[in-house]
Amino acid sequence: PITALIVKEATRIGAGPSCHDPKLSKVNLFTLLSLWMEVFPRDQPEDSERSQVSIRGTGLVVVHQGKVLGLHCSGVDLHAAQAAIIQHGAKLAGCQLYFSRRPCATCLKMIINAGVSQISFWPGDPEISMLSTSLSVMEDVVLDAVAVEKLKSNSRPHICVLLQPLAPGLLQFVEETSRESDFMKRMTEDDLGMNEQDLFNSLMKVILKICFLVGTSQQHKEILIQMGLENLCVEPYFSNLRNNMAALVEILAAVAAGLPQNQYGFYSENCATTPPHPGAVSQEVARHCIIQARLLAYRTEDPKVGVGAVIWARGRSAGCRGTGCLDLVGCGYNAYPAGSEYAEYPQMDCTQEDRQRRKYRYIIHAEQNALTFRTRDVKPEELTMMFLTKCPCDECIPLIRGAGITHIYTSDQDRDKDKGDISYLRFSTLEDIRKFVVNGCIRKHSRQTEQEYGNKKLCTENTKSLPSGS
Ligand SMILES: O=c1ccn([C@H]2C[C@H](O)[C@@H](COP(=O)(O)OP(=O)(O)OP(=O)(O)O)O2)c(=O)[nH]1
Repeated sequence: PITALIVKEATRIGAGPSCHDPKLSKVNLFTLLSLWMEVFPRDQPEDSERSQVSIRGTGLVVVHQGKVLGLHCSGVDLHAAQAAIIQHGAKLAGCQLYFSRRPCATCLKMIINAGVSQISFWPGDPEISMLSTSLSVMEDVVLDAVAVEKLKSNSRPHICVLLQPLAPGLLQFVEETSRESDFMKRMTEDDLGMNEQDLFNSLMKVILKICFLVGTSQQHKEILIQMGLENLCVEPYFSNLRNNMAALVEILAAVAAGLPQNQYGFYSENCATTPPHPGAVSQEVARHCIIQARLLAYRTEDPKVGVGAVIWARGRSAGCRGTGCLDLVGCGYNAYPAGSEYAEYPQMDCTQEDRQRRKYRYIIHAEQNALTFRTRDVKPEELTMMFLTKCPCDECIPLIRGAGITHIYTSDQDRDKDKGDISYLRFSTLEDIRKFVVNGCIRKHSRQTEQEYGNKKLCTENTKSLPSGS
């Protein structure tokens, strides 16, 4: 299953029965989402040539009252923070911003001015890179660093590094559940000679190479000192910081390794009443968004199954943003009603005897939270795509249709099952929403065209060839 975060496993590795840890803290979830946004698949390379200074692509998560309001990344011309300013304007007042790099002075002055309440950044190489060895850019790097320090010391928002140690057992739990993802299962089923663990480890290594971490301790300390964070260079803080950073990057690598790129993909299902329709996004973008949903699922309050949902809309203009035509509509995970105490509600599942104490009438589904706390409306003229870690249930299908979602990307997990308290029968008969389901190996069947594969069609459209707004 794509995200059966089976917390029975978690119980085995240490969490007590009334507590469903290990789970991701909100701070770490937002930080991980910001790192993942930094590597959002872009149509065009960033335009860093106009400036001598080496500007690094940056990811940004905008949070308002604990809910994600925006997911952004730098693109041609616009830095991530600028994209957020353009999109949210004065709605940024009171928001918390999570950056994958310390933002440059040009961005910082605008977001401070917008009245955000807090800015947290990943304490690696900043947006204006300090890892460059070129003397010609050093002057600009130093000028930017000085300006950032001045803005920081005079600013009202709290500018800080927010990282939390992982819950005990979380990394092991994430690795176990990621290794069991639909994508991994299909790969090992198709290729029996393949050693799942070796494959998973090698995929993780590829992702770990993305330079979220500063190579050596010495280099890292130099960067921290230049960023005015010399207090973090003192032991034991420095070692703790590096360990926390490395552990978070490993979580991200494990989640992403569960969905190997370009190997297994989403197939579009035939639909009797609607004409063939191209995929709304490329396989690469679909995979990226499902990984976002999987990260969200690790914050579930369900003692057994975590589900994550992310909704993106494809609007008219790309606007030089890293996300191209895509705008976040909302995201969520399954949890008990906002503001309630976890222990207030029943937590039993279908396999347990006492029906009175089952969770189903109390828990809010990932799709329900994503729609309730959406940051913008679903517009009829746009394609609106929901990325889900698990097949949507019959309680959610009318909500998804009613909201005007046009595409669902998901897995076959629990599909066509009726478990009594919860059923998954309506998804298969759903005809007015395009369905893309994890299935089959792209390499084996087709990589370039939308080609028939049984009753499934592979979504292979390349983002580069997408006409905007069609
Ligand atoms: O579209 C859906 C369907 C379910 N859920 C959540 C609600 C609930 O928290 C959990 C139920 O999962 P499942 O159907 O797997 O039931 P279970 O009884 O927990 O597990 P099992 O698979 O053993 O029956 O998933 C969603 O968020 N969205």
